[in-house]
Amino acid sequence: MSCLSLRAEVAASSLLTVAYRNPKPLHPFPSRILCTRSKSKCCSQLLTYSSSSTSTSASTSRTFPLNFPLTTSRRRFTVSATTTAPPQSDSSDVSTKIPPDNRIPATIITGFLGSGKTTLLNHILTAEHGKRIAVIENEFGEVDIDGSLVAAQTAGAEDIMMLNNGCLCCTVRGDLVRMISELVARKKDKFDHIVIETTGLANPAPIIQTFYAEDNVFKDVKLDGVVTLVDAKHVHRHLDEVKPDGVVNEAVEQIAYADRIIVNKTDLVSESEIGSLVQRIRNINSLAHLKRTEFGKVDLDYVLGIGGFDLERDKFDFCLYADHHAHSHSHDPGVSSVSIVCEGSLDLEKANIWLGTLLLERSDDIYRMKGLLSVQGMDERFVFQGVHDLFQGSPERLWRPDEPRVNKIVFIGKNLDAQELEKGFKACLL
Ligand SMILES: Nc1nc2c(ncn2[C@@H]2O[C@H](COP(=O)(O)OP(=O)(O)OP(=O)(O)O)[C@@H](O)[C@H]2O)c(=O)[nH]1
Repeated sequence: MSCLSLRAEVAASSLLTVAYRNPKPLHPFPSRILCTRSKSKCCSQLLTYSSSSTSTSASTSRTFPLNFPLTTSRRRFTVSATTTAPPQSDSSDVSTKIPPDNRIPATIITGFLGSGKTTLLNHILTAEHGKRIAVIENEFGEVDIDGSLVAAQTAGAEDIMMLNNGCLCCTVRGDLVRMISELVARKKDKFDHIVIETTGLANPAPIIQTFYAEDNVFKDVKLDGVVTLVDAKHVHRHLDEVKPDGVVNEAVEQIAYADRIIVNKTDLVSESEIGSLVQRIRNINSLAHLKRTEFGKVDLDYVLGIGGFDLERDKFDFCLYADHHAHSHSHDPGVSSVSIVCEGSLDLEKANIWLGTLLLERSDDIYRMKGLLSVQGMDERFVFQGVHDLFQGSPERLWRPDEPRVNKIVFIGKNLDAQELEKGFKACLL
């Protein structure tokens, strides 16, 4: 078996490392809330390990935060291959190293107020898909209007739970954790998928991080993807809204964190308006798939079972919807995508230092990243993805003999300097 070991050598200035299949569950560091990371320079949090837990059905690589003193640490992106690689075959059909993840998938449906989240949810719940879905609805206020709308229309939901006393991304995050834990404890065998509808004003980041930071959630539930509804008629005014310093523009954030974007209400705008909106969305997020719809009518496999956070082979989804040069030209409150595509192989040590330093200095601003790398001396493609300072990486399938070794990375975040990122990355090439 080929394997990579990922170790966080905290004391010894090593940081970013990648593990694969540790025979024991690893819990050397306490899991912590990640999104509220202090800006203080005394400590930072990071990274990831992989484990094959014997105590749960989950057998998966885990993104994991670490604490380490900044003053004595540098981060390193270390991949050490103890390889007794599988017999090389010229076919690409080499077994994936990442074990299947059998945890219950959860989908976050987000989008600004009135964009069509409940309409999509009803579409999901009333469609024929054979899945048993548990729904968690988050609404402001005491009256669960959306909840009754959904409940009235559907026989498809196993369970609809309401979170009415605040917004998931802030005050009721603890409730979300409790709710998911309860759902799993009481009804694990009664549903196959959890769908969470956020309020229209939610920032998805803390909700995403809940799935990694909370052990009670992480062990049974995995984040499948973030689906963002965009109101084709009204979204520009929300995207344009200038917020006070330090306050996020939720409409922009919801697009930035999406794995799937649904440009909804296309019946209310012209073709050219849709075209320019799509361009604007692409500038914010060049990673997400995008579809145009009326009344949220999409195929269900577009929104469920998408593996947006998976590194597993056949699920790792890495399409670029931007041209292949580093650029960043979004006008939306400093949030944009930068894509880097270039041939060659990376010096691991340099890449490690570059990426580690970048995350150390800029992880607050780097919302999402995904990459597929060609590393010198490694026969497999190395894939990774991250959300702020959470980072998860693993070797994937073998490079095919006739396949150009092309590196691809996309960053989505705030105030990204495309030229600087490209320069830094290219300096790691041999
Ligand atoms: N014309 C038009 N109306 C739509 C479309 N999709 C949804 N609507 C309507 O838009 C309104 C808002 O839709 P919802 O699904 O409730 O939107 P939401 O995002 O859940 O709204 P909040 O929960 O308030 O954030 C409803 O009256 C829907 O019927 C569409 O594609 N075209």
